[in-house]
Amino acid sequence: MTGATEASNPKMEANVVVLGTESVGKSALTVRLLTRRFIGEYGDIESIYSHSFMSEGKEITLNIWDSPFSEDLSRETSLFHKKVQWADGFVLVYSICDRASFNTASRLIQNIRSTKHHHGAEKPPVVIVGNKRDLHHRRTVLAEEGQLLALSTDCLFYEVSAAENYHGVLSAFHGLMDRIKDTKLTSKRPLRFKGIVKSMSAVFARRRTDSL
Ligand SMILES: Nc1nc2c(ncn2[C@@H]2O[C@H](COP(=O)(O)OP(=O)(O)OP(=O)(O)O)[C@@H](O)[C@H]2O)c(=O)[nH]1
Repeated sequence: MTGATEASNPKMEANVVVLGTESVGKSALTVRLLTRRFIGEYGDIESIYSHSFMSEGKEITLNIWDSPFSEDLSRETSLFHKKVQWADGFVLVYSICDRASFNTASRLIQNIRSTKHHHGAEKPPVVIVGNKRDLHHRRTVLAEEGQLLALSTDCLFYEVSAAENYHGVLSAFHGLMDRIKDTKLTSKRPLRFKGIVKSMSAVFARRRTDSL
């Protein structure tokens, strides 16, 4: 995107995929961002949501794809592969009380990095989010381990509680958006949100809860 194009177009959209193993709080984080609320139970929802906010006089829209975890990370036909092609950035969630979810987050970063993108971006921005910070008495992953993983993989890192703190969640998503903005300014990737959401809905039979 050139400076002239950017000046004449005060709106910007980006696609974000939320990833992580079962029950780490992917839906809780997404719903917190969208509604500011924590509702406790979320079900297995596969959906793309949209969240708009103003940043430096620009309207930014995040299209957020939240889905249950799938082990199928390899084949080109897999849902994981489709997500990587669709995404401008990732929110990679683990639970600070679940060591296995942290190990999987680390593996997911390697998989994201090693999947070739159609649009040529070498390193899509990733924010690593250690969730359930309110359960610190059950912690099995130190904050320093999350920080170290982020440093070694050039990711952002936040520890948050979807249950107790809206602002931490907001910072994590907005921090990712800032990184995506930087990437898009140097990328030739066209923005094509509406068409993609339509086709994704058709392919994956999008479901939404009425309560959102
Ligand atoms: N204490 C606490 N519980 C949380 C937090 N975030 C989510 N939970 C709980 O963790 C459970 C799983 O949350 P979900 O948001 O459904 O997790 P998910 O990663 O979307 O799960 P799947 O869709 O099954 O992959 C629910 O019982 C939530 O209430 C948090 O920050 N603190």
